[in-house]
Amino acid sequence: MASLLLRRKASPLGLSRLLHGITRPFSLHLELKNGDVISVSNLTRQFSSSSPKTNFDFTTSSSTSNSKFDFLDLTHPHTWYPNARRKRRKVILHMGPTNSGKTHHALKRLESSASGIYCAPLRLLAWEVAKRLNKAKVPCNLVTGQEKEEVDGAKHKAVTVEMADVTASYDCAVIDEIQMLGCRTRGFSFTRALLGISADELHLCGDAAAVPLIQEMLEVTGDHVEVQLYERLSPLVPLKVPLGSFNNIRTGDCIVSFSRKKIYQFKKQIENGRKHLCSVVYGSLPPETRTRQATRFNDESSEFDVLVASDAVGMGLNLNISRIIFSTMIKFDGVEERELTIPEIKQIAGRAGRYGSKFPVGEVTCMDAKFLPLLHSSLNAPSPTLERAGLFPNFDLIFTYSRLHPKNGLYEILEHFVENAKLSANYFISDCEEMMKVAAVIDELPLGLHDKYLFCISPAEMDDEILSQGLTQFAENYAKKGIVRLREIFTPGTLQVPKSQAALKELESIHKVLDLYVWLSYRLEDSFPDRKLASSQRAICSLLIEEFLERFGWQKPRTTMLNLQSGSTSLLSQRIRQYL
Ligand SMILES: Nc1ncnc2c1ncn2[C@@H]1O[C@H](COP(=O)(O)OP(=O)(O)OP(=O)(O)O)[C@@H](O)[C@H]1O
Ligand SMILES: [Mg+2]
Repeated sequence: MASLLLRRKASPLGLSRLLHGITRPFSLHLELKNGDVISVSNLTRQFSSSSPKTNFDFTTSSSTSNSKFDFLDLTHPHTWYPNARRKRRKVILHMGPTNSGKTHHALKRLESSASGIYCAPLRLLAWEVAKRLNKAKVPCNLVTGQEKEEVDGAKHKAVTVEMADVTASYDCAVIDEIQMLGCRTRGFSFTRALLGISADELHLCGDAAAVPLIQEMLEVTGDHVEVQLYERLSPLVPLKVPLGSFNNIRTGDCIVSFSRKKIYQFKKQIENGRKHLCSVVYGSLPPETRTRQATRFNDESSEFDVLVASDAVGMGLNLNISRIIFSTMIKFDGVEERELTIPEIKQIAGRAGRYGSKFPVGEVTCMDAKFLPLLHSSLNAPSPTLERAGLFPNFDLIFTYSRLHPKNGLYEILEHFVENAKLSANYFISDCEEMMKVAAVIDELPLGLHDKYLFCISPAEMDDEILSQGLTQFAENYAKKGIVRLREIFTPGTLQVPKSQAALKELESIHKVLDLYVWLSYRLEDSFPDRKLASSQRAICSLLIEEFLERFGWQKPRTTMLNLQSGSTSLLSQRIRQYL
């Protein structure tokens, strides 16, 4: 590996995109088993690199101070958010299929409000909405885990749902793709936003399958709930015949595959026919690369008129797709090979024929006839009702619990919560397996609980060996010296256009390591001082990845070692110079 100087192999671990609001100083309002509320107030934490120093001031609102707290009792999550509970919120559910104008209507309301927040499931959507509001002359900040762009006079912000602020108060708030409440790993962030955002009006956009659950969750909050149902704005036609062969591909088609290898194989096969060029979109591509690939596909004057994509295409990008073609209906979901679910099929298929695009009617089919029955039956079936929403204890609960069990590491604390938390019927405890994989590594280091927790909720995919090593080294250097210089593990100027699929994958991982550095720099500013360098190198990574994508196909990829000092005049070098 050219540019990451990694010292040792870390254990194979997985993805974590979990985030809770962390407030300091903070107060807790804990409900005792007997129903009394205990206020634990004026708690302050002074964070140092080694251990959090904490002052407690426990005060009880009744004479029951001898009662034993049950920190594992998560049956009243709505009480965790006193700001939101001070309001009787007007909650409007915009529910319907894809491409029915749900987000559009919610955003119209947001634009006309004096202050507001838009919560997106993905960075791409947060970017798009910030752009839309600013264009409409509504100054709007952008806040995601990895970027903060402030606009003068902004009273609005577009955020990724994990960054939703539950301490501020807004006139209007929007949570998009609210059915993600049911997501095994990220559902709890949607629950937190739903229960915790303090807004006069709260707009929820998503699949109607989430309506009964949301109504039940909000019964205890006293909010006023109303439901608006939407119909698709343009028709979606399931075809009776499969595509059969790539010879039948035409402009505006999007081939869906769930394997990265297949995506590149299909791109090559289609481009070898000499009629079409393909843009590609899949999850591990940098988000800015995904956006640029989508823009090129949408651009009528571009030669790239076909899209080859994974299910990353199902959400967050505005695409001019005429026809969706499922290359398969089987997907490996990290645990097993399984058929796509009804909501997944609908979400992906629904991307064809976007309202207002050049294709007023969407079509959908499969590569192989054997999948047509599943496609047709799924599109006709209602999505199964969502039964439960994700929930996870926030840092304050974990922290307070840890004071009672000082010998336990974060791994043991998390494990204990997962195994013993008490939940009401509408909730499930979020899958924190990936967080625990990080905790297993981080617990070995002399770090305070808050620092450990931060590493655990960082965007680390511990199954990605390079990223897992990057995270481990950042944490080790931070524990040892309290300051992490990027150059200790990364040599700027050594990045190059990948020669092979393997090199491309490696560059994608390096991009994620740099992204992780930027993420940490927003939370531990003094200890990760090289944000600017990390951001510019990250931008170079995505440009090099795009260069690979341009060359891949019927042109054989050439290799260019970027010599940025020698005054190379290539277009790529010129674009890269912008970041230096
Ligand atoms: N009333 C309208 N006037 C103009 N454009 C509209 C209107 N309603 C929707 N659109 C446009 O149609 C497209 C689809 O709308 P929108 O994104 O709101 O759908 P959605 O139901 O949120 O879809 P998804 O479930 O895929 O997120 C968008 O490009 C949007 O700007
Ligand atoms: Mg939408």
